[in-house]
Amino acid sequence: MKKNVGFIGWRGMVGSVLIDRMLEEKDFQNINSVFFSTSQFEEYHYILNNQQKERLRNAYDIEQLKEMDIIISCQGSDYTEKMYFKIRNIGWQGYWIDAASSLRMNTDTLIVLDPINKQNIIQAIDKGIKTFVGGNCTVSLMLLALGGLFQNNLIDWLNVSTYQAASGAGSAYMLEMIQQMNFICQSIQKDLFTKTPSILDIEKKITRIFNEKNFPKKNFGVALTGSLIPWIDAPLNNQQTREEWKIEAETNKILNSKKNINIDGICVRVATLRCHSQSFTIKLKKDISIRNIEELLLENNQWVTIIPNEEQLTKVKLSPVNVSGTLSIPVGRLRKLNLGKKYLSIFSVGDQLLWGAAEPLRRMLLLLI
Ligand SMILES: NC(=O)C1=CN([C@@H]2O[C@H](COP(=O)(O)OP(=O)(O)OC[C@H]3O[C@@H](n4cnc5c(N)ncnc54)[C@H](OP(=O)(O)O)[C@@H]3O)[C@@H](O)[C@H]2O)C=CC1
Ligand SMILES: N[C@@H](CC(=O)OP(=O)(O)O)C(=O)O
Repeated sequence: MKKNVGFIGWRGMVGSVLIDRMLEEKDFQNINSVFFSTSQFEEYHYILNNQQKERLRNAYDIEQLKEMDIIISCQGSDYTEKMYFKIRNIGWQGYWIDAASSLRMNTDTLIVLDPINKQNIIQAIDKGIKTFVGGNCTVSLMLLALGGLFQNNLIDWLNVSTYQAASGAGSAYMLEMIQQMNFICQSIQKDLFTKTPSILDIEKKITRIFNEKNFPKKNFGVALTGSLIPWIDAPLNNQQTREEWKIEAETNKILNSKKNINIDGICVRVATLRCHSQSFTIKLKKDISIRNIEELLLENNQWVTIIPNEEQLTKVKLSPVNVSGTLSIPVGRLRKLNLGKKYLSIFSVGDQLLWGAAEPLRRMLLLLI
């Protein structure tokens, strides 16, 4: 019998990407889908096709939620914290699949990224685990890119610098980044198209614009367009941000590491749309050749592609513009550092809404239906 699957957060960015992927793969044929909303319940919306509207249920109504065999939430941590324990406390035994971070480190929760930890997922299902959460986007993208090194136990330690897209902060932030672009362009339009534009005058004008009262920065608080923000998520007592802390904590949980792999880094927001990029400095446990490393990365999963360390290919292929909207994980700028033969540098890009958020949830659902 088909399972009843309840979707919460389906009209947000992550949720819409999930629905699109499920439509693309015809996954809805294999489930009874039910759509919930925190704000538009009892309204009718076209979701799966333009012929039939779906009636939206109330995402805060436990009676309706408990009819589901599986609930997928892309609504965010506030919703999860409000509803997850409520529904578990009434004895609901269904599967809860979530994109938000709040349940990730719980002992009765598995972080899912099946190309990397399918074995653990299957074991967890067999053991009766009922809560499965997608990993942090940079963590999932890093594990796919470097899976071959992690799974062959080749990493002694790893340092990462991220270049995270505005989408990771949410739709309001992404919109604000584009509004900032628009504000700048409108303010300097005349200067750009004079016969002899003075670039330094334009630069001074833009720098002034960043501090204008009307410059759109309600969400970010500062300019992202034309700038960057080396801070993501909340501060922790140890000087890391929470986003930086997640990298080591979630990676080791996903890999179920017997011995903790040391990972640290700095997470930076940049003015890109929906792809996170990452620069890795890796101390290997032994000296292996670049060719060997490339083979291991490619063998690990079908989404990794190796971009040769050449100027033109790197510019075209190893970029957010090229990866946006795809499941591809290009890995490039692979070279040994001058620090020594065990020191490796790698750069990678991935779509933050696909592999970084929606796709691991979709694939988890497939394992349950
Ligand atoms: N694993 C990861 O790396 C990532 C996880 N996430 C998680 O997913 C959560 C959701 O993120 P995201 O999808 O970016 O959030 P969005 O802001 O795009 O959407 C969240 C909810 O806001 C409501 N909403 C209100 N107005 C609108 C509107 N105009 N358009 C669409 N939705 C609207 C919808 O709920 P309703 O229909 O009920 O009103 C929607 O489900 C995050 O809070 C985070 O926890 C996000 C990114 C990456
Ligand atoms: N924090 C990530 C996106 C995200 O939602 O992560 P998490 O699911 O770990 O809260 C970013 O800003 O790019």
